Amino acid sequence: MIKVIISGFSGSMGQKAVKMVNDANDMQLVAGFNPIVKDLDPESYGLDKNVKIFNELTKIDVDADIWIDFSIPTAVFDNTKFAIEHGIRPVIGTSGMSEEQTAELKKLADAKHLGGIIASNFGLSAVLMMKFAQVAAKYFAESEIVEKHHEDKIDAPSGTALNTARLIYEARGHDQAQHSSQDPMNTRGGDYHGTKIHALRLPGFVADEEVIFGGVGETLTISQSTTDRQSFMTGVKLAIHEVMKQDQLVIGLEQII
Ligand SMILES: NC(=O)C1=CN([C@@H]2O[C@H](COP(=O)(O)OP(=O)(O)OC[C@H]3O[C@@H](n4cnc5c(N)ncnc54)[C@H](OP(=O)(O)O)[C@@H]3O)[C@@H](O)[C@H]2O)C=CC1
Ligand SMILES: O=C(O)C1=N[C@H](C(=O)O)C[C@H](O)C1
Repeated sequence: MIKVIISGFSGSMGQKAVKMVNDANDMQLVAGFNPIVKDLDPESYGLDKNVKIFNELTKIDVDADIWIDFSIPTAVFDNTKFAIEHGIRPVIGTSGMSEEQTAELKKLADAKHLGGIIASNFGLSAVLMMKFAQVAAKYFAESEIVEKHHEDKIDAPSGTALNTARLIYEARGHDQAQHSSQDPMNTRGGDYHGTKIHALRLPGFVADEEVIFGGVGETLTISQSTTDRQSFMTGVKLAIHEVMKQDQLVIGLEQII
């Protein structure tokens, strides 16, 4: 049995993860972590009576193999560091970590030969979109990203948009050329090594992204649309099985599928 802790178990993604683990015949949910809500009714969150709930990292005393994290951008670094330091393999979906934080966690896990993953997106359509964008980046010198999310998303740009921009930059091996513009209202978006990122937050969306490549007389648009958060669970399950075999921290589901 793979023993699992879920950080952020009461949130939208945390609840999907609770169900996925409960339904898996080779996994056991041993604990949930949430420092905000105290005295919650475990049953109403799909937790079996044997599942322990912790409100403080330092109080966590259960034996576990996997730390699933769908919490908040300001907490994910400390949560992941805790998991690695305690030999619990991290499967991290929470967005908002800086490249420096990710690199520090990778160094820590790799030094302990501990498997784990930080994935900006566990959805197949998004992972394939990123792979296709990497290929297109070799042929098109210029691109921009438009990401669209629900109105409750805390961070911008999305982890997926940032990871897409990083993969494009790596594929090209240099910054994208800039065009000068007069833009007193800052309408040209954020910038990652020359790739502009535009973030929309509106009711009606779950998570969508378009990567638009422009060349002389033609454009190429690679787009994906997430309509149900359940779509992320196939990737989470696959990642759990994969990191049990790994001895390092993998950055991106696109590295293992
Ligand atoms: N990689 C991927 O494929 C995906 C990643 N995500 C990312 O996952 C994260 C969570 O998304 P979502 O479920 O929609 O958000 P929610 O706001 O629904 O859930 C976040 C949960 O984290 C809890 N929480 C708050 N502080 C902490 C903490 N310090 N440690 C642990 N838990 C905490 C919140 O508790 P409370 O409600 O009590 O405040 C809440 O239950 C986001 O960063 C999002 O971008 C989302 C979808 C897919
Ligand atoms: O907050 C979300 O909803 C999502 N967050 C992730 C991100 O920041 O890319 C993954 C997906 O886009 C959904």
